[in-house]
Amino acid sequence: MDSNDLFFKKYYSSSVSGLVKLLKMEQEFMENFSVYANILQKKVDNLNIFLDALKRPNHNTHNEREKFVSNPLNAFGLIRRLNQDWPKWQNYTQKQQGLGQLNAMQDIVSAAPESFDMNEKLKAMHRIETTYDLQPKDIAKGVLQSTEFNYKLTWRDCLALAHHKFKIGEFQRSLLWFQEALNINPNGSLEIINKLQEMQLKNFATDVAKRSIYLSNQALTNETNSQLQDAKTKELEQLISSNLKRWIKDSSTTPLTDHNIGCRGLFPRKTNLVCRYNSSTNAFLKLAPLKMEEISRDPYIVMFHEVISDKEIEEMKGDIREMENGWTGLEDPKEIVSSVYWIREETSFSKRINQRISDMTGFKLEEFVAIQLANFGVGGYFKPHFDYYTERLRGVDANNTLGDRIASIIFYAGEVSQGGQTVFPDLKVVVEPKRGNALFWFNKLDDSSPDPRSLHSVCPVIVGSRWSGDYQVAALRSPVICEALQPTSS
Ligand SMILES: O=C(O)CCC(=O)C(=O)O
Ligand SMILES: [Fe+2]
Repeated sequence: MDSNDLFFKKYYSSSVSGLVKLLKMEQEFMENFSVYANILQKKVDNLNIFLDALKRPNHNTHNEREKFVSNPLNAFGLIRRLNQDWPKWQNYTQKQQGLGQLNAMQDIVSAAPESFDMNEKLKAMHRIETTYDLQPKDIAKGVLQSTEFNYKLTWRDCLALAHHKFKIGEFQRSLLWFQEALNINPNGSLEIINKLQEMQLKNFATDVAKRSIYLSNQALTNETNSQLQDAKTKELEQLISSNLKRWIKDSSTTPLTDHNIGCRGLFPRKTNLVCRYNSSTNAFLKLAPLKMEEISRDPYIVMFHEVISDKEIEEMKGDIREMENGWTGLEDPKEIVSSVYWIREETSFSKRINQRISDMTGFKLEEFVAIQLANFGVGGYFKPHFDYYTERLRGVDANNTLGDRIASIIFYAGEVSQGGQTVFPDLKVVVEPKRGNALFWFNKLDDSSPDPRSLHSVCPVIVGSRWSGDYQVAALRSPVICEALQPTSS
């Protein structure tokens, strides 16, 4: 993929707002489709009326025919029908109908998601499945973690997922998805088997065997290789099942990184933290004290509860015009995981939020700093990264627009019921992205050197539309902030 494409092309899969556009498109398509089907149905109805009108007793022999046309009424009727009715019906059959709908449908299809979007969504589904260790059989019937939804996957959905797993070498999961497709539609097995054949059973078996051999630290000998090449279908099936059994036993398919452990909610609980109302920073807070929750003392991470109202969130979103692609990872291939919009000019909203941050942290903002609004797609996430301006970042962000952030503030502005937590893998800390709250943390130590413990990531969103206002706290350079925010004994 050309990197220009990645930056400028509009994709639907990366944000819930993009997906909403697709849902509207699908509805519009269906409306045209159904009008078109009705038009065609009407035509078929009319053709049947004509056919009914033509119905008359059969005249099988020459004598019967001769007798029939010897009657003046029949003779007249025959000539009139052939001369007047036939051309009319002929004309009718050839008349193109529903052209308006066909053209509209063509326009909609030309704006439909391309294979990039399709592939990103497959990756997103895979990310959700592996990060949270969900089972294909549960996903297929609408059980995500312990929540059961009314939505189910179709067997074609399962087949697409099975094919994707196969392509990325996740053979065990591929097989489980094939099984799901068959469970849902045992009658469609022919198409499913065709798919397997299209992927070539032999290749599938070879890859499974190679993978098992690789995992058991044995080299793939020429002998094994030639056995595989010569195997018959039955032997291949046996090979697949015996290797899969061994493979499932020998290996855990998902690497258990600290990010994944955090996303699964498996970090040990922290108990020594307090919540308090900060009403000391300034006069404003004496009137409207803030509920602060200390997430970590060292390094200091704090959650401000209920600092942005629903009305302000709507106001913030109201400023949005065209969104850009948001991506994660600095190394190629970069992944588009969200749609973003930068509030760069000062608006009445941004002024108010600046003031709020100043009230929360006790700081005067020296200058206005851009806010990045992000809307994640389902499965959208952020790889573990630092927010400070590293050497690595310099390469992709020469103008330092990503900021040399002494601290970061994330305003949570979406409804996320599952997934989408902010994780600090090294600190074993995980934070729920609760709408209205803001998370604050330092990226640098007091001597302004980078604090590697500020490494953070975002778990794949399972259910919800994750909106965040990501504040570039470059202006908070003054070290006084550390005093203002350091924990005090309570
Ligand atoms: O949205 C979040 O929780 C974190 C986002 C983030 O890490 C970033 O934008 O740098
Ligand atoms: Fe970040």
